[in-house]
Amino acid sequence: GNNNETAAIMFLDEYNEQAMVEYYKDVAASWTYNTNITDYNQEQSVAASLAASNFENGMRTRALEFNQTGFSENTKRLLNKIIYIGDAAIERQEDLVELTNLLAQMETRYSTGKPCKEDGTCYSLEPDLTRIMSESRDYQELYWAWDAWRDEVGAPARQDYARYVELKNIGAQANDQPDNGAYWRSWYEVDNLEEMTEELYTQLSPLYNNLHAYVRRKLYEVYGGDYINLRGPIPAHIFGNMWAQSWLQLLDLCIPYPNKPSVDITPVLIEKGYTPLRMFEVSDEFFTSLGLIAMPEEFWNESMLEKPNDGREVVCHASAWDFYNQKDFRIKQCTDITQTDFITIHHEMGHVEYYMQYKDLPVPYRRGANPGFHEAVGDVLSLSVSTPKHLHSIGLLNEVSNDEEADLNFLMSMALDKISFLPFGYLMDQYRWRIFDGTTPESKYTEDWWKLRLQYQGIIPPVTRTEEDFDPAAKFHIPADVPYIRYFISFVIQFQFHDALCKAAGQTGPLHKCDIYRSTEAGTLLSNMLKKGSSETWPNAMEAITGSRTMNATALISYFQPLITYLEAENERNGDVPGWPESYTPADPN
Ligand SMILES: O=C(CCC(O)(O)[C@H](Cc1ccccc1)NC(=O)c1ccccc1)N[C@@H](Cc1c[nH]c2ccccc12)C(=O)O
Ligand SMILES: [Zn+2]
Repeated sequence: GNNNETAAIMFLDEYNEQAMVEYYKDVAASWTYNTNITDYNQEQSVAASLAASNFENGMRTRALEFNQTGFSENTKRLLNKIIYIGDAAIERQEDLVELTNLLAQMETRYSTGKPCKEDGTCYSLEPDLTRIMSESRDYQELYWAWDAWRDEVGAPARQDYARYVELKNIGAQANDQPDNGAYWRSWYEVDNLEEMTEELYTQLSPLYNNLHAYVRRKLYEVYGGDYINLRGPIPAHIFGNMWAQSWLQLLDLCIPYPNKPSVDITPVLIEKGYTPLRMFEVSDEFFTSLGLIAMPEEFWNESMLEKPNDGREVVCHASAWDFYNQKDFRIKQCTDITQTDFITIHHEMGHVEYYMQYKDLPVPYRRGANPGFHEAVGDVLSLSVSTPKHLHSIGLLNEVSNDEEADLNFLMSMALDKISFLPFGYLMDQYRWRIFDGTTPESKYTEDWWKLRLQYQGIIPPVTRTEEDFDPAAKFHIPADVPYIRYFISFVIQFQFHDALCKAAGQTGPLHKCDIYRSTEAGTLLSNMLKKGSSETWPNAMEAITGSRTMNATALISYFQPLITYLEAENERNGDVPGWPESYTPADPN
C-alpha cells in the first residue's frame, strides 16, 4: 500500500474538510427529527445518516490503502479512527438500511410513548410519569406508572431489539471485533475494561449495600411488611425514579436530621420563579467563573431548552449537540423546574464545554479522551454547585447551617443520587455485553435482566415478569443504542477530577465541602485536558489532571466517608444487615 506519509497527511486534510460538511448535514437532519418527530423528518434523518455512513465508508476504503509502517503515531491514530467507524463499515447496504430504520423506529416508539388510563387521560414520560414517580407515595399508583410505561415502550420493542442485536454484531465484525460489546469496549483502548470496572464495583458495593439497607428500613416504615421484607430485595417502583437509578426523591424519608435547613432547591426554584432559560444561565455563569468558554450566541438562539407546547412530538431525553462546523453547539432538554433537572443542565453543559474546547482539532479527535470523560465534565462542576454553601450564595437555599448534622444531610442527598446509581450504571452494559456475545439468548432477555437487577441493585419487579415483557427497552439508552458503562466510569472519575481541581483551587478541608467557583486555576487544569479531545489515550488525560494514570474509587469513598460511618451505625442500631439474602414476593399491587 502507499507508504508515503505526506500523501496520508494530505488525505487527512481532505478528510477533515469533507467530514465537517457531511457531518453537519447529518447532525442538522437529526436535530430536525429530534425536535419535531414526523414521518417525513424521520425519513430525512435516516437518509442523512445513510449518506454520512456512505461518506465514512468511502473514506475508510481510502484510509486502508496506506501502509502505515514508519508513519508517526499521530498519523496512525488519525487513520485508524477513520478505519474503525462502527456500523458504517457494514458491507451489505441492505443491512445498513435495515439497521438505520430500526434505530429510528425504536427511538420514535420510546420518545412518543404515552400510556393512557381508561378515562382517556394519557401520560408522557416527561414530565407526567416522571412527576408521578418522584412525588407519589401510593404503592398502587406508582405501580400503574411503572407498569404502563413498560407495556407501552418495553414489550413492543422486543422483536426490533433482537434484530438490532444481529445487525450490530455484523457491524462489529466489519470493525475486526467479535461482537458489538467488544466494539463498544474498544473505545477505551485497554484490553481489560471488564476487569477494571468489576474491580471498581467490588470496592464500591459495600457503600451501596449500606445505603440499600438504610433506605429499605425507611421504605418499610412507609409501605409496611406486606410489601417490604427487611432481609430481602426491594420492589423496583418505589424509589422515586422510573428505573430506580436515582433515589434523590426519597430524601425526605432518608434525611438524618430533619430539623436542619433543607438542602432541596426544587421549592426555591419554583418560589423564585426560575425558568429553564434562567437555570441554564446560572449554569453558564459557573463555567465562565472558572475561565471556561461561555455558551455562544447560536447556542442561546437555536437550543431547545424546554418541551414545546405547540403539540410537536420531540425526543425529550436530554442531549448535547456538536454540528461539527466549529460554531453551532446546542442542548435539547425538556427542562422541568426541579433540582434533578438543574443538575442535568450542568451535565449537558459539560458536554458542550468539551465540544468547544476541542472544536479546532481534526474531526476524528473531537471526542472525549474516553466516553466516560465526556460524561464526567458537567458532573464535576455539579459537585461544587451542589454544596449548600454554593447554593446559598446564589440564592437557591434560603438558609444553611455549618455543622456535622447539616453535613450528613447534604451527604445523604448526594449519596441518593451518586451511590444509588452505581449498580445501575454498572449492570446496564453487563446486560448488553452478554446479549451481544451470545451468553444471553433472546429466550432469556427478561430472566437475565432481572437476575442482574437483583444481584447488583437488590431490587425485584413489583409483579412477576415474563418473556413477553422487555423492561430494558423502557430505559432510553437501550432502544437509542447508547452505551452506558460510560456513566459508571464517570461517577468514579468525577470524584478524582473534583479532588484534583479542589487542590488546584487551593481548597483544603473535606472534599464534600469543596467549591471551585471562580477558580481559574481549576478551570485551566480542566480546560488543558479538554483541549486534548481524543488525540491522546485517556491515561495521559487522566494524568494531566490528577497525576494518576488509573481510574480508582479512593476519591469517591473519601468524599462519602462521614456518611458511610453514619449508615453503618444506623444499620447496626436498627439491626439491619446489608444485603438481600431472602427472596420473597411482595403483595400484589392490583
Ligand atoms: O442519559 C443521561 C444524560 C443524557 C446524555 O447527556 O448523556 C446524552 C445521552 C445521549 C447520547 C446519544 C444520543 C442521545 C442522547 N449524551 C450526550 O448528549 C452526549 C454528548 C456528547 C458526547 C456523548 C454523549 N444521563 C444518564 C445517567 C446520568 C448522568 N448524570 C446523572 C445524574 C443522576 C442520575 C443519572 C445520571 C441517565 O439519565 O440515565
Ligand atoms: Zn451525558
